[in-house]
Amino acid sequence: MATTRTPATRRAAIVGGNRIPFARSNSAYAQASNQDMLTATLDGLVARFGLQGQQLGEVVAGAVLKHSRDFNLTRESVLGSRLSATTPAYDVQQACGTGLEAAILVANKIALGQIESGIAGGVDTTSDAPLAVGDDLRRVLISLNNARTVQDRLKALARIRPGQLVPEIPRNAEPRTGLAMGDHAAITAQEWEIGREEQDELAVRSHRNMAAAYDRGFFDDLVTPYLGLTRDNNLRPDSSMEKLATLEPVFGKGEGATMTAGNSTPLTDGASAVLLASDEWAAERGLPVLAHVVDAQTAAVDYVHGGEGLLMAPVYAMPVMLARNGLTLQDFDFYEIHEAFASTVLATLKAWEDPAFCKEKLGLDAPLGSIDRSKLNVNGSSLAAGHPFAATGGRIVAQLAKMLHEAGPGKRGLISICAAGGQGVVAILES
Ligand SMILES: CC(=O)SCCNC(=O)CCNC(=O)[C@H](O)C(C)(C)COP(=O)(O)OP(=O)(O)OC[C@H]1O[C@@H](n2cnc3c(N)ncnc32)[C@H](O)[C@@H]1OP(=O)(O)O
Repeated sequence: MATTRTPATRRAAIVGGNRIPFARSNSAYAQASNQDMLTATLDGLVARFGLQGQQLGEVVAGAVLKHSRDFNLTRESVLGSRLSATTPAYDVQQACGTGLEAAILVANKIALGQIESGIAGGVDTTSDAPLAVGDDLRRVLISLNNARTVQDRLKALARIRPGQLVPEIPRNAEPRTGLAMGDHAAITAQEWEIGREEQDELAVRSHRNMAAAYDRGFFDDLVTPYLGLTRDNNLRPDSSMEKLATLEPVFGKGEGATMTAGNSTPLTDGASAVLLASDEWAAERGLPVLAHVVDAQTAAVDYVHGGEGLLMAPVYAMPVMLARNGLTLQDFDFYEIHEAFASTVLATLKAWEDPAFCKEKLGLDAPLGSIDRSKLNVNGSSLAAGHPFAATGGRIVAQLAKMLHEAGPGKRGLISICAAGGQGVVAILES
């Protein structure tokens, strides 16, 4: 009898990334669909790495907000792109962790030898958000569609009530609590006593770092112009503490409310994609290897019953991944912590520094400790770029891989992304 294969593992290589400039909701991409943006982003990657007509192992991407017509948005985007139509493709969705989760999935398949190459990505638009009708009207419309006789049609139409005609607009809120993610983050900010000034400082730094990175050409091979944009239109190089101090709180309640439009991510449209491969596949095509995917970990918290803050799951994922790799939180050259809200980044860092929290909640003998803040989000993050939910992971993976490559061999970077639903994804990349 033939023996089955026990796969050896290898590290997946990150060849490079591409994204379109991110656009604030209802601005430059108001008329673009998720499929338009993801297809353009894939084609940018095709152009950058000479993938015209090529069949890749898989393309894995997703969107948090999807129209029902986009039941396999990724496959449709591949069919619309210049990749070979024989490239398998499918959607994944892990809220704001989608792009990173897609990269982990592709990387793991490469690591196991199941595929040699693949693209991971994500896209989202809040400008073209799917509107739904309520359950009652939907049932009427389905029976109307199925009606065979004029009588049946009239019967179905007679069941329609004016109140049913109001569409259901997707809310940026947690279904189980009804609270906006910003309001959840505000509760955590108050629990961890995160001040307004430190949040604003983080926001100003993000804008300045990203603007400087654009100016020195860092994004030239990461961002492809699209629909008239060459840079993220949320980016404010002139961001200042003085201006941010004038903004009124938009999340949280009362005197302690500190979260404003300036230290929160805006609703954003955009797409990103990352090309991953085995070292051999890249070498055969003369393509670069910027970094490798080392490991990843997810976690979830019970924010529904008050067990933990909605966006604090990465705090729990981190020690598990560090322990598995024999690393400490300080063993990294770069930290990419998704800036959903400035307060979330600061609460995350504070939790890792807190001896009581690390002992009681994470079961650690000693706290994970502080990081060198000069290594945090050095080329800007979501507060500056904006945050098209599912596209943020791909932005971060491509950005970090390039930073590691520029820094030279043997450098290590950490990614931490909080996600709706009380989930989080963390990952390690190495050059
Ligand atoms: C896991 C996760 O990632 S969770 C995160 C998921 N994402 C979210 O929840 C999105 C959260 N964001 C939002 O809901 C919205 O963007 C809000 C509520 C924060 C703000 O919405 P809006 O009020 O429409 O913001 P808007 O863009 O108009 O900004 C308000 C003001 O702040 C100003 N502003 C915003 N950012 C800055 C800045 N960096 N510097 C200076 N001014 C700024 C704007 O210019 C505007 O001023 P104006 O009224 O004088 O024009």
